[in-house]
Amino acid sequence: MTTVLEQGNISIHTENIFPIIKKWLYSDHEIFIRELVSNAVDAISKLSMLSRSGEFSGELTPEIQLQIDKDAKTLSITDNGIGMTAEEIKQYINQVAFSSAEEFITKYKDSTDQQIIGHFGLGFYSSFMVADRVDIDTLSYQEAATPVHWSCDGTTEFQLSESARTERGTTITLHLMDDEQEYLEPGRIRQLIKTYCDFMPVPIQLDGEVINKQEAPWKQSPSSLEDSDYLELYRYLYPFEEEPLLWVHLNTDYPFVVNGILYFPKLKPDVDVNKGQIKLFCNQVFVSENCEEIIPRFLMPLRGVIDSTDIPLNVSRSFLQNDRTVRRIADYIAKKVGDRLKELYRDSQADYIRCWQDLGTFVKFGSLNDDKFKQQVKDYVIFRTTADLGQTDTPKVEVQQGEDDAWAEADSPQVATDANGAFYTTLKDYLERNQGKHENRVYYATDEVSQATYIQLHQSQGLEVLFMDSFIDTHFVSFLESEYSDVKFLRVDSDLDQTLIDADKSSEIVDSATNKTRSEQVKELFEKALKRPQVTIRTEALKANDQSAPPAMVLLPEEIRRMQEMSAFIQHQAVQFPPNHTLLVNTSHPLIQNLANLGQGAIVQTSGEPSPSEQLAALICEQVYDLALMAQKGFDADGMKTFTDRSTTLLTQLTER
Ligand SMILES: Nc1ncnc2c1ncn2[C@@H]1O[C@H](COP(=O)(O)OP(=O)(O)OP(=O)(O)O)[C@@H](O)[C@H]1O
Repeated sequence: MTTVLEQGNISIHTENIFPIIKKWLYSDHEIFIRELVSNAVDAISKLSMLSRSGEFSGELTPEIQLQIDKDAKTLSITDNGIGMTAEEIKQYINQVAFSSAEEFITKYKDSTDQQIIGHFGLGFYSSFMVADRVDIDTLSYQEAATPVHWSCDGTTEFQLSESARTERGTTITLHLMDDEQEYLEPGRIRQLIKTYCDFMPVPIQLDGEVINKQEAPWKQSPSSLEDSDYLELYRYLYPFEEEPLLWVHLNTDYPFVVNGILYFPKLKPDVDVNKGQIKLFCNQVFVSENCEEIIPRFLMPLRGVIDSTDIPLNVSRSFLQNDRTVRRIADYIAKKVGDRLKELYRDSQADYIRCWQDLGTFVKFGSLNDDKFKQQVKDYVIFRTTADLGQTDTPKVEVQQGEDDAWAEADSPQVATDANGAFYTTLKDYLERNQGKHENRVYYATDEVSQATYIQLHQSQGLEVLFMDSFIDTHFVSFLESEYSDVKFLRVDSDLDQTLIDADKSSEIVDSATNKTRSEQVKELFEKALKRPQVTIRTEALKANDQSAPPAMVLLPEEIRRMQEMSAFIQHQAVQFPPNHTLLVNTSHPLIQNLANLGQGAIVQTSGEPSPSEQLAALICEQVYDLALMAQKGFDADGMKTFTDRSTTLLTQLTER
């Protein structure tokens, strides 16, 4: 017969907090397992601390057992930790557990914010979310301790009696409610342990099998880990994802405790920068699937784990965002990420370039959003360039050594390239390198294919073009302009540099019959043929050492194009090709010269109806314009049809001669 040691009332103010818990935490019942297993781990840790300090000399093989009894409808959690005496039960369970639960509920019962991080703080009492009766059987580690049994049905009444338990430790038995029978399914329990308790440092057994991973690499020192350990964790956490590009190991004890490993994933074009993917842990206990309030927004696409006991968890998310420690932790994380990028840039330019496609987006997004981060990484923003930096007369890549600001030449004179052999440069180096040629002007391209003609033209005259072709670059160019206020950023198709124009050819022959220069004749010819007042015709003799200059090019003035891009962005529309643009006709090109001759003949001869050569010249003008548009992707469906129809007409006419 069991001897009832004590029967009594738990002195809490709310008569029955149970219904409130049920109602309020309805969707999160499952967290009881995290709370109870955490208590079990704590009990084991306390015992090993006593063992280390010599206060306990018994055997110590940490272990937690989960047991499901489908007939009795119970789930029990057994640990071989410190155990409790009757006095401790009264103190810790009757007072601490209940009063902290009461405090928690009082604080949040009227709260409309359902987003309390992880519902931490409910502790032992959370078992009443799923059980209508909870039993504790426990035997303290203390010598000659009496085993105790405690039972409570979620009201304020409890019963304390002697227990038959012979082994040190504690068993919590939950008599599951009828609508909580899912916790009798081993599969469900395994899933919950994997979610919440996978990295807890004690083996958790179910049906004779250890079901948690235990090792939390982020708690280990970085020097004890190999690349393969980091990759293994990544694959474990994100099994269906591509390998990460690189990682950052966070580990600090002061002024706050933060451990973690953050991975830079390969960015997918559809990446949602508003959705966090970093898992939040508190002392190896899983808390939340994301840390959106803790990490800076620009680092949201990173993955991995942050584990900190200094992040308040029983608070609302909005409170968390404004918490001073949390803000300092966020700054620390951003700084560590910046340091890692700097380190990679310094130690392995080739790897840095290899990852740049993806890293660049983080860096640029971060620079746009966070001033401190911008300062930290500004010297590591690189751009693919058309320049051949491998040539011996170009300056070698300089690499910053250590923390001081001394610059030294890289050990290896080999300049790193990407897999296609392209070189990369910082803006600072670009400006320095081109000082003599085009001071404070940066030529850039946003699309290598459609701007190929323009890029080639620049290249042929030794002008260096940078590629700013990632989706974030539209914003980044404006940002760079505000940062480098005396530098002009010009897309290759916005205008032409004077070096591309053959100044010698500007003094042209004047036609004695019309008293017009060749350029004026060409301009007139095009204006008449195109009949598009929005298109400005400009004639220039382009330099073409290698015939790379086309007969005509469409130029989109930088400001007009940017305004258009901006309004399309604001209205969430695709960028339309601006109707106001310039057609630059290259009077050096043989085609234009032939056309001028053809047109000139027509102007002299015609009166009234256009002559056949006048008609032909007009058709060719339109064709030249369309070809220039085509190079710029400026065609819509109608334009394409007109172009093919005209091509046919033109070919027919030419073959008739
Ligand atoms: N398995 C156990 N073995 C020994 N002591 C336990 C066990 N479970 C609970 N206790 C004691 O009961 C106390 C109250 O537990 P409870 O889970 O409510 O709060 P907590 O663990 O102190 O904090 P938290 O609210 O963060 O969980 C614990 O501090 C501990 O002293």
